[in-house]
Amino acid sequence: MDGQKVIVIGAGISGLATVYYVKKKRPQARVVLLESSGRIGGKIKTVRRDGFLIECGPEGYMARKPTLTKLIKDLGLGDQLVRSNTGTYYIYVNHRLRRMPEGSVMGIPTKLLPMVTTGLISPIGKLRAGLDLLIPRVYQDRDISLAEFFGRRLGPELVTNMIEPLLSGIYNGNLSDMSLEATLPQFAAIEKKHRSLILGMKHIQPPKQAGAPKKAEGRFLSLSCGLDVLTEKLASFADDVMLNTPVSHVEPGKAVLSDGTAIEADAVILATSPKQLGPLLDFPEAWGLTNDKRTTTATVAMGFKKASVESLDGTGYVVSRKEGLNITACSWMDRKWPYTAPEDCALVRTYVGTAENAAIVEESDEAIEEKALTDLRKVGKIGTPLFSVITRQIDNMPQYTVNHNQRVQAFEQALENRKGVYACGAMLHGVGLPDCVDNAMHVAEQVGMDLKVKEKAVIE
Ligand SMILES: Cc1cc2nc3c(=O)[nH]c(=O)nc-3n(C[C@H](O)[C@H](O)[C@H](O)COP(=O)(O)OP(=O)(O)OC[C@H]3O[C@@H](n4cnc5c(N)ncnc54)[C@H](O)[C@@H]3O)c2cc1C
Ligand SMILES: CC1=C(CCC(=O)O)c2cc3nc(cc4[nH]c(cc5[nH]c(cc1n2)c(C)c5CCC(=O)O)c(CCC(=O)O)c4C)C(CCC(=O)O)=C3C
Repeated sequence: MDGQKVIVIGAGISGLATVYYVKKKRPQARVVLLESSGRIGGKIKTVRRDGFLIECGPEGYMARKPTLTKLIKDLGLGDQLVRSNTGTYYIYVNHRLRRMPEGSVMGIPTKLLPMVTTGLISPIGKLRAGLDLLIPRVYQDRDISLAEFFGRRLGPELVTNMIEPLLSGIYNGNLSDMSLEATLPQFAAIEKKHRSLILGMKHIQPPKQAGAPKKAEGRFLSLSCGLDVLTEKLASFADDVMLNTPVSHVEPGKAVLSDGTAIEADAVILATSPKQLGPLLDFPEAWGLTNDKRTTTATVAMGFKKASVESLDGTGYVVSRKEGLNITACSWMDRKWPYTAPEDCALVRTYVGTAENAAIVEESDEAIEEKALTDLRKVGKIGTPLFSVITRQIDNMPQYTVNHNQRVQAFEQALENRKGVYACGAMLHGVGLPDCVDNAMHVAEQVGMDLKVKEKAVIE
């Protein structure tokens, strides 16, 4: 009998996917999942209430990244997969909502014509963006911030009005801190090849699928049964799930719990939140990742009677920082995902908390709701909510600052010297759910191979 044992620390999508893939590779191994909180899912959290289905963390994932879709199908949940309703969204800038120009990828315009006609930036801003055709390469194989890269290529107005509002939301930080190489390497590559972004842009336009419908299609996929069905299903592959079990230290061959108990294992996989790597592993390269910046944010989901909410064609809007609002963005969830609200109701999800404005997240639910509503009403008509569900991520959102990839590489090299200890998670190779699953699969494969070698060594 195979007595091998694997410990996975952290029951977010990264840890859960690792459990699944390790079990798939080594069905005989005993996999134990340790989670500090009282629930499975990490940032994925689904609340069902009064006929609403409320995603409190991620609401879905990018359809063009295939691994998670394959995982969902393998788990038998393929019939629950749904595509978001429409691709358009808006930017709130200069006190009004304007449609994001068609053909933008990650908030960055990739088509010239919609850019020339957009009201989002002034004629001078457009001329400045056109200088991109002339100026030499900015990226010189040395990581720089997104603000420097896009600012120098396309000018400050385009950055403030178009690029920053979406990217600072997706990657939880300031463009002046954020790493070009870790967040948008494809744009560095375009510049390297074509020098001008505008000239190179046609190469990054989303590929047109043959026979694809003309109608705007959403870029996201989700599960109509709620994302927690995925996390619960993944957790069921563990031989043992221990909730309310914080790990305080990891060494080759064991995990030490906060009460001092040591659990021995052939492999220990860390899939925790970003701030835990340093304390758990306690070597300089792990602290290097832990000491990087993190943000504090919250989602505020509110149910309404449909008649009391005005929403345009599209999925929601992001807010330019210069508007000085507390909310950073807003999603019309029932527009995007019709199953999330009863027929006569609307589900609106707004976001608060930035690198500069973390304090709001620490306020009471009532205060956050009031401030959020005040801002929402500056943008559009909105009535009195039936309820609100506020979910905080305190100091828990990883930021990829300049030289992130170098820190990750140093960390992973150092980890190789700690036999039987592995790490994966959103703080390493991408924050999107499919990125987390890719990383988990990769680590599980390594674990599977190492366990096989170890088993052979024992037999011989
Ligand atoms: C509001 C919001 C919206 C988002 N939107 C999207 C989106 O639309 N699309 C997308 O792809 N991604 C989105 N994301 C990002 C995505 O949700 C996360 O990057 C991803 O869920 C992170 O998963 P993880 O498993 O790496 O970490 P986490 O989910 O943070 O899980 C880590 C787990 O480790 C546990 N843990 C920590 N310390 C210990 C310890 N010492 N011992 C034991 N357990 C420990 C934690 O309790 C937690 O359960 C969004 C995130 C948020 C918050
Ligand atoms: C944390 C977070 C917030 C909260 C914001 C905050 O706290 O301020 C948020 C809000 C929003 N995100 C929005 C739109 C988009 N988000 C995208 C993609 C992604 N978001 C992510 C995270 C977040 N998103 C992630 C991890 C990805 C995948 C990246 C990848 O896997 O690489 C993409 C695809 C990009 C492309 O390819 O063009 C779009 C178009 C809109 C607009 C209206 C709407 O649709 O609701 C809003 C309010």
